[in-house]
Amino acid sequence: MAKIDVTNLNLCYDKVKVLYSINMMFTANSVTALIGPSGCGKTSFLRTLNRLNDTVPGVKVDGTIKLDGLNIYKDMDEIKLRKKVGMVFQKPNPFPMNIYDNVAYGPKIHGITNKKILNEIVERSLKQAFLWDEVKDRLSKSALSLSGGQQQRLCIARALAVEPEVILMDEPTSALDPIATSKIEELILKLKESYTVIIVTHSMQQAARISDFTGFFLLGNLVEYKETKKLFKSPDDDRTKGYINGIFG
Ligand SMILES: Nc1ncnc2c1ncn2[C@@H]1O[C@H](COP(=O)(O)OP(=O)(O)OP(=O)(O)O)[C@@H](O)[C@H]1O
Repeated sequence: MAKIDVTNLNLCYDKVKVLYSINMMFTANSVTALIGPSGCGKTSFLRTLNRLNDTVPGVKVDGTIKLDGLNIYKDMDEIKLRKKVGMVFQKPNPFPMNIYDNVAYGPKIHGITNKKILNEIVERSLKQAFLWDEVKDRLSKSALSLSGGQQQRLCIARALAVEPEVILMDEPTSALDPIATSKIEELILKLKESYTVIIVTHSMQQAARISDFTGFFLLGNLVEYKETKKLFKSPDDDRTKGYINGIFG
């Protein structure tokens, strides 16, 4: 069964339509890249998967999104959904608090107060995000003292701390240098062993390096969606061909 199944998804902001009848299925333990030129709707689409768009005034979403067979708009509340579907944003956005508290924040919100359990969660999440060795001796220091790449891995650790099943990433490396980028890419490849990862990226090289499936969006339409190797090697649609060959976008 699909981990996430999207059927006939349309999205409007104040009557301006930005997504047109998107049908897309995401398999568990895979990385899917969403690519396409600026403004084609990738982020809007990603944000519907954990209902982040609900907070935008004037937004209208119709169609069906199912997570493990349950309709995310009808069968679960946002809190339960966002525990299962975590998000990492383009710009690292650690909370202005220490490293430990950044990671413990989510579990505390979900009612965990036992210090020993919180310690275990913080250590496990930082290890999963390959950050533990770099920060274990300064957990009480401000998260804002970390480098950009470390901050982004901290944000990933924060997302992992509530044990999600799906991780959405919106251009998670666009603010990072090549070394920090390659660390995050390695991490994403490791994460797919346990999670379903969906990543918006402007880098076709990145999509080719880390994803199993790629969807190409254009003007709010999903033009082509298939295995990454096939999409880059033998795209069916001329618009995909044009985009990956740099003719537009
Ligand atoms: N909150 C909003 N209110 C109104 N319009 C919006 C809002 N967010 C996005 N849009 C519009 O929706 C369209 C799709 O934007 P979106 O950010 O989803 O595209 P994108 O493919 O992720 O772009 P980029 O690659 O530049 O981040 C754009 O025309 C954008 O201006």
